[in-house]
Amino acid sequence: MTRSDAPLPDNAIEVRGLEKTYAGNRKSPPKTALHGVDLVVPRGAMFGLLGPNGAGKSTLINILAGVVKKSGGTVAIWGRDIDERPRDARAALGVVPQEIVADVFFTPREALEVQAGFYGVPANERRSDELLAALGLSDKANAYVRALSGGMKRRLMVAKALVHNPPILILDEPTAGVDVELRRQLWEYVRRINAEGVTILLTTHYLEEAQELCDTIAIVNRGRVVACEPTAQLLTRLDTRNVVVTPVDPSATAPTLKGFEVKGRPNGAFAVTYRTGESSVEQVLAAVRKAGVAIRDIATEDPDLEDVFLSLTYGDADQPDPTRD
Ligand SMILES: Nc1ncnc2c1ncn2[C@@H]1O[C@H](COP(=O)(O)OP(=O)(O)OP(=O)(O)O)[C@@H](O)[C@H]1O
Repeated sequence: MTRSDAPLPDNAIEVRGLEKTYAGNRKSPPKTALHGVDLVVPRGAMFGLLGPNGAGKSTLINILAGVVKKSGGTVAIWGRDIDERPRDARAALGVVPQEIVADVFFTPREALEVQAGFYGVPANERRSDELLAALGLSDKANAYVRALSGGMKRRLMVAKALVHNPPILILDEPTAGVDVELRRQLWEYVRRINAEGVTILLTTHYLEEAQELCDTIAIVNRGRVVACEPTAQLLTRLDTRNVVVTPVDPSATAPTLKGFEVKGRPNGAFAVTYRTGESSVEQVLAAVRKAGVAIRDIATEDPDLEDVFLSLTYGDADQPDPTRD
C-alpha cells in the first residue's frame, strides 16, 4: 500500500534490459522469451501492451506480478525494485490474470473479504460492497461463484485485484470471451478508475479496443519492444492510405494493379493501398480504370492500429504469423 506522505513516482513501472530464458528440458531446448526489454509506464497512463501470440507479453506481466523469475535486467514497480523490495513492489499492483480463476466455495462478497484479509487490509478499510456495486455484481454478492456467468467471474476478478487499493492495475486479456455489453461496462469502469489516478497496463488482442482506450501503446514482437509511443503518434507511422473501390460489377475479381497492393473485400469492393508520398488517389483511380474496372463508388481510409501492428510485427500483412498455434 502507498504511504500518503511518500512522493509519487514519475513512472508507475520501469523495466530495464529485462531478459527471460525459460530453462529447457529433455524434450525442448531453452527458450528466450524476452531479449533485453526496456519499458516505461508513466504514472497515470492507460498503457496498452500489444503483440502477437508468443511475443512475450505474459512473461513480462508474470515477472511484474512476481510469479516468473527474470533472468536479467531490473524492474521497479511504483519506484520499488522487485529484487530489493519484492513485497512492497507487489503490493502496488493489482493483477487480473488471463485465465478465470473461480473460488467455487465462496460467494463474491466472501471472495473479496478473503482477498482483503490476504493483503492485510483492516476491516474498516475494506470496500467489498463498493467494488461489487462498481462492477455491477451487487445482486450476486451472496450467490455461489460457480453460478456466475463468465463475464461476471471476470468482473469479480477485477474487483479482487483492487481490494488493496493498488495504484497500478494490470489486466491481461480481460475481455477474451466477454460479450460486447460486458466489455463496454468493464472498460467504462477501467476508464473511471484511470481518471481517478490508477495507472492501467493492459494486454488485449482487440486492436480496436486498444486504439480507442489506450493513451500509449507498446508493441512487443519476439521478445523485443518494436514500438512504444503515444497512440496518436503510432497511428501516423504508416505513410499509406487505402482507396476502397466498389465496382459496377461486384462479382468481378479484384484487378492486379502494378505498383499498388490490392485486397478484395467480402462485399465485392476492393481496397487499393498507396504510399502518400509516392502516389495519389488520382493515380490509383487511373490505374483502376486502365485495368478495365467501371467504378460505382470510392472511399478513402486512413491506416488503423491493425495496419501499424501488422507492419511492425511482420512487415507484410499477408504473411502468416509463425508463432500462432
Ligand atoms: N513456462 C514456459 N516454458 C518454456 N517456454 C515458455 C514458457 N512460457 C512461455 N514460454 C515461451 O516464451 C515465449 C513467450 O511466451 P508468452 O506467453 O510470454 O507470450 P505472449 O505474448 O503472452 O503470448 P499470448 O498472447 O499467446 O499469451 C513463447 O515462445 C512461449 O512458448
